[in-house]
Amino acid sequence: MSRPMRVTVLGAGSWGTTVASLAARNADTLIWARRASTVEQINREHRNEDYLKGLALHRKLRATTSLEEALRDCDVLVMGVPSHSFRATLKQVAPLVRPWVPVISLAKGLEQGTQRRMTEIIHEELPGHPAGLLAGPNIAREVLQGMAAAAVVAMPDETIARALQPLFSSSVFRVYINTDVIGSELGGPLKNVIAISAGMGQGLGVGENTRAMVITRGLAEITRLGVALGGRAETFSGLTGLGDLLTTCMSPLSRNRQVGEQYAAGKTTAEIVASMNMVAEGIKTSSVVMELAGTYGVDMPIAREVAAVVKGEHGAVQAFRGLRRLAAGAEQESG
Ligand SMILES: NC(=O)C1=CN([C@@H]2O[C@H](COP(=O)(O)OP(=O)(O)OC[C@H]3O[C@@H](n4cnc5c(N)ncnc54)[C@H](OP(=O)(O)O)[C@@H]3O)[C@@H](O)[C@H]2O)C=CC1
Ligand SMILES: O=C(CO)COP(=O)(O)O
Repeated sequence: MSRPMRVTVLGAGSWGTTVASLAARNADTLIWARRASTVEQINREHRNEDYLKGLALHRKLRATTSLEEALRDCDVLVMGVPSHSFRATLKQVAPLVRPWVPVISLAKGLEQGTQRRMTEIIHEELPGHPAGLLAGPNIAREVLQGMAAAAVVAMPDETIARALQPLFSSSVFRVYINTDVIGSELGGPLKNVIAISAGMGQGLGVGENTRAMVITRGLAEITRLGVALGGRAETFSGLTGLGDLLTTCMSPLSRNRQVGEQYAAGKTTAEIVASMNMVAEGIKTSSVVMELAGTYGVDMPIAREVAAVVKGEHGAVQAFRGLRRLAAGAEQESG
């Protein structure tokens, strides 16, 4: 007798839990969390109060602290842990998951030290598994509340992408597909860095014209680096590029934007990280982005200012002064 499709989500933070709740509408879905209290709350109360306060999860979603149980009958694996614990989690997964299972990353970061994208890490740690991602302008709270949104499943193989599309879709969550994995995967980490700059601007009260400049010139930087790394230019004007950049720079719910506001208030990176119970990937990603920009000879003035603020080399005010000093060339060129 055939059993229903099993989706396993690893990592029960804001986004892992939200995606698991979406998938639970369409498939048998199990989420793995490392804390027993989280698992108990999801199973008994259908909530995850630490990350999604006051919101109800799909009643069919089940949770476990056992990685063995989570992976036993897994048909599709969704990685909801942040980029800094992505490889370590996959190493634990490797002996437990069946060989052909597709792996979908939710993480919007780049690995420190190696500068790898998450799907590259999947290929290294789980060779032979189809690897892709789900990304787009998707603030978790809004998606879980049923506010309409759209995302992209990016896989190199269009047939697999089409097979995965309905697992996450609902009448208010529209899932597109894209075979440009590199371009789709770079939009998220890169927009997180630009969103820190937008947050600094917000905190400093620089005005809407300046914010529009940061977003538009930020997209130019993202596209330049993304294309240099092998992404398709048109992908960066889609949901995973411009779409995600807009939502993250504009929403007060964005953690990366909030980080920028904290810098504007004079806080240091250590103080900001210590005060947060959630991840803001842009903090760590900023230095990785500058390494890549150096290697590929790509000019990224906004990201450079963010990286300098993160490292404590100067403050938010100086970062915006730095941006004002830039010479403006032709719009399609650097700067
Ligand atoms: N939140 C959002 O709106 C969106 C987030 N993303 C991306 O999704 C990824 C996850 O973010 P998000 O869910 O928001 O993060 P949160 O900060 O909300 O939660 C992080 C989760 O990861 C778990 N975790 C961290 N390290 C480990 C580890 N070593 N082993 C097991 N579990 C671990 C945490 O567990 P514990 O609770 O035990 O600490 C927690 O459940 C990020 O890359 C983010 O950029 C993408 C789209 C939207
Ligand atoms: O990626 C996100 C929205 O698409 C979430 O952004 P933050 O991590 O800044 O909250």
